[in-house]
Amino acid sequence: MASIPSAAPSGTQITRMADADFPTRWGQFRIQGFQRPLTKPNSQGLLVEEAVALIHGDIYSTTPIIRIHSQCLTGDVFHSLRCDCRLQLELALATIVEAGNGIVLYELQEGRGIGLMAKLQAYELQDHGRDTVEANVELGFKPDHRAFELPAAILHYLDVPAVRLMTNNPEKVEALQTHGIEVTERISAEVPPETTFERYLEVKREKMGHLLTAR
Ligand SMILES: Nc1nc2c(ncn2[C@@H]2O[C@H](COP(=O)(O)OP(=O)(O)OP(=O)(O)O)[C@@H](O)[C@H]2O)c(=O)[nH]1
Ligand SMILES: [Zn+2]
Repeated sequence: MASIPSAAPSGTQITRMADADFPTRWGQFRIQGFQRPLTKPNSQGLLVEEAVALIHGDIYSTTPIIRIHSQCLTGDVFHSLRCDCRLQLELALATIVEAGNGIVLYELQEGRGIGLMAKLQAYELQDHGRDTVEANVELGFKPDHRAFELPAAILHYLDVPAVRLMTNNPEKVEALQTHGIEVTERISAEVPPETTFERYLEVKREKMGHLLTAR
């Protein structure tokens, strides 16, 4: 299929690579693939960044619910209970379908942008007592490598200037606003905690400023 180049208002050149029907257990979506070139290699040495948009309902009828979900192979595919990712993804899909419209922007930023192999090495360090932040730093990474430019550019491309953002991470709200997307409301993405990821949530709350209930 021919790609449709588009310059987002932020100046980020992105390309919509595909647009197809996408039935899911939660309901009917469209799946769209997006790419943007990078001027220098990212933390994984790649010169292109990709993301997928799962679009449900008429996103122009009201301010849509948006979830920016970062790739977590271990959680999203294998249902890992080291983190809350999979449960958050399911919550987002269910909430969007219940609301009638919305978008899950799934960005391929495995391990908060450090990549899969480094994330597994971070797991190993965590097994030896480090928390998620300490493990990233010990491996030579920042605690979080994401900047959320591509999700913002996709929203511009789709002509969605304002969103209700489903997240516990204030940096996502700030990043969208910095890139010209208005966040009219933050919707909690908190899921019932499992003992296996209590510490993971505690570190997000205490070290990364996520808006999570203290236990
Ligand atoms: N580096 C690292 N990344 C992890 C680990 N566990 C999960 N992740 C990644 O964390 C990312 C999700 O980030 P979170 O901090 O859980 O949540 P968030 O997306 O910032 O915030 P919410 O919108 O509230 O979910 C995904 O890319 C996961 O792959 C880990 O142990 N180490
Ligand atoms: Zn995860």
